[in-house]
Amino acid sequence: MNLLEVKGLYKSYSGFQLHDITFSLPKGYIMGYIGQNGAGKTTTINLITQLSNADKGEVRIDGMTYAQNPISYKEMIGYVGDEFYFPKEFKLKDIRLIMTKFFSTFQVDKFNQLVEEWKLPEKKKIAEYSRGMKVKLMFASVLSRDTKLLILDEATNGLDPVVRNDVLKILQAYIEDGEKSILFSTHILSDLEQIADYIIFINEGKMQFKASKEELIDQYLLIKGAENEINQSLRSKLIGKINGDFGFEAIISADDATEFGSRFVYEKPSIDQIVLHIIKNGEMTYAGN
Ligand SMILES: Nc1ncnc2c1ncn2[C@@H]1O[C@H](COP(=O)(O)OP(=O)(O)OP(=O)(O)O)[C@@H](O)[C@H]1O
Repeated sequence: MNLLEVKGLYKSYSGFQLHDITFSLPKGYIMGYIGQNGAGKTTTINLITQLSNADKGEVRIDGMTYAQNPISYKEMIGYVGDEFYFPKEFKLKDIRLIMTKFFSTFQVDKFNQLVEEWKLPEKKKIAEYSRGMKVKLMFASVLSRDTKLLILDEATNGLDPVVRNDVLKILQAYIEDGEKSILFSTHILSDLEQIADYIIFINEGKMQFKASKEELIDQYLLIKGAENEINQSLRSKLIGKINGDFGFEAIISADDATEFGSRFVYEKPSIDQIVLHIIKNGEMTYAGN
């Protein structure tokens, strides 16, 4: 059963078009939404959260469109971005008030429990919080509501490894009951390596690939070797070749490994390496297409 269904989304700005974004995210799973700066990630997220209207296309959360029931639709979404959205002069008591006023499902007990667990200071103004504290506060406020879809837009930016790890644990706990899902846009691909089930890669407003993380990693091999060992036929199979002092590095489709033979060194690539070489290739070759 899909929690999020995105069908044929289009949005045009001067000099940019988001083109036919279509995907679905099943309940209980985490999807990484990745792409270079300006690829259209935030634009897609804004269309899902209804911060802006699509030119064309449809979004359903748990089967419901925004038009069917705007309040229920918004209640289902928890959003954490890289910018803090509460006023900086607020203290925790003000956030309790505003959340209670705006969200019918806000549970103050749950909020207090998270705030205590994460040692967020009661008396300090938000302006005096560290970046990690602010991120945890945003998570505390969304996790205290009865949401079904958590949308993260660069939410783990600028966090130290310990806090980032805490946040990743929070995300894993969020989907544990198999009823909720997470759409996670980030440039920190090692985070996705750790927790994402599916990856979507967009470039210049168009989807380049969608695949499960395992599919993606199984599909490719990282290959290293000496330049003079590659003939014309092998060269055409290298994706995003990078030359270094000690030879070249690229990725290849795992199916091509036997043709390359034992003169080369092979490694299992990380998501980061796959994306880097695909981008380097320019033509966005994806073995799954
Ligand atoms: N409100 C807007 N008005 C005009 N152009 C916009 C607007 N919002 C986004 N754009 C343009 O849409 C394109 C995609 O922007 P978007 O913020 O979706 O990229 P992104 O993938 O989230 O990038 P980043 O990784 O840098 O955050 C950019 O060219 C941007 O200038």
